[in-house]
Amino acid sequence: MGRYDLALIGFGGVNRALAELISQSGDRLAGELGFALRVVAITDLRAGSLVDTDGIDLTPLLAAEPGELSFAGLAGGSADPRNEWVIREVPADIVVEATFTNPSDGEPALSHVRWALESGKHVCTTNKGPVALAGRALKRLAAERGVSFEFEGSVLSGTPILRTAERMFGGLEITGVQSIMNGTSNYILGRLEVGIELSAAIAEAQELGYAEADPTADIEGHDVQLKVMILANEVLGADLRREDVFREGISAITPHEVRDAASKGLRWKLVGSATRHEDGSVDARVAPLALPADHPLAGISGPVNAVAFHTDLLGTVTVCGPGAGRVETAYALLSDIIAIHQRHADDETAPVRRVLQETHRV
Ligand SMILES: NC(=O)c1ccc[n+]([C@@H]2O[C@H](COP(=O)([O-])OP(=O)(O)OC[C@H]3O[C@@H](n4cnc5c(N)ncnc54)[C@H](O)[C@@H]3O)[C@@H](O)[C@H]2O)c1
Ligand SMILES: N[C@@H](CCO)C(=O)O
Repeated sequence: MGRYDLALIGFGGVNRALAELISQSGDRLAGELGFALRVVAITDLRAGSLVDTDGIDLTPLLAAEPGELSFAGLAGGSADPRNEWVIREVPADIVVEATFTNPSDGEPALSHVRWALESGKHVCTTNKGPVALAGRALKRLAAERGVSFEFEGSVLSGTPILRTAERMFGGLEITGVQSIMNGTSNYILGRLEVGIELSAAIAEAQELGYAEADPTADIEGHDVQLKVMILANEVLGADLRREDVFREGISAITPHEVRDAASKGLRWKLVGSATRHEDGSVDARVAPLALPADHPLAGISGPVNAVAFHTDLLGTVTVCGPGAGRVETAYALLSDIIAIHQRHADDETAPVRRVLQETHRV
């Protein structure tokens, strides 16, 4: 059986959940998917770096409390993350980038992705920064190097919204999108509706693993701004920059306003939208809206997200599903790895073929 060797960059909620999935369900997945997964390197700002090209034993790492994990002192371990060295030099097939999203310039994740692609490694990431701010250039670089750059989890977590649009909407003209794309703010608005204070609702979203490292990004709409850019660029053929997308978050909405709206049958939602005009230009914005009960997005609650696609032949098609969560987002990474396998399994140099050939020689 073939195998992909992974380098995990960032070992927080999402990449730990992927490691758990591999550790607990790797055999079942290998039987189903036809390839095995092995982690050969991990780097993290707090834990350091760990490399074992024969495969890292994940069990003791996953047993440790996340805040207490340190790779220093382990064989192949160091207190220093050594990101560039690990990404460029360790012989991994796929680099899995899940450090924090930086909405300003995408760093350091943008460099991580670039280093990996330059080194001829496939990349999958849940990090919105590199995709929104440099997606075109990174896709070009990936194509030049003959590798894949996959980022399904950057929008709607594990819900396959980008692949659904890319693969299932052939022949349709998509004229615009309206969406709820931030699980944290949607969860918080629901909690305000039932009388929970804003600070307590934010703490709950953090505990549940939905919030960004700095939850301001969720509350003030930066996160949705990046996601609208990704969706508009991928689905509407736009080339938006951050300054092109108007942004307003939910911080000015009071609990009283939320409850008052609910008593009138309205629900406040943080809505990201993009519209393509006849001349091909695309407008995009993020702003809170009080939606009437019959709006397709009004009933979307908690960390669930949804995108309503406006199309010429089908009218509005709404796709909804988890928009945040560690396990849900780890699934997005698995779906990216499957996509890489489907695209490259027949390449002469693909890991799966290589391992099969090596096994055959042995
Ligand atoms: N959690 C979700 O629901 C979710 C959903 C979709 C997308 N995402 C995105 O996925 C990424 C990871 O999310 P998470 O919930 O795991 O975040 P997290 O904050 O739990 O983990 C991020 C990890 O990256 C590490 N890190 C930060 N800077 C680093 C650096 N320079 N080098 C190495 N490691 C570094 C941190 O120490 C931390 O352990 C983020 O970009 C987030 O926006 C998260
Ligand atoms: N913080 C983000 C994670 C998913 O990108 C959210 O709440 O939607």
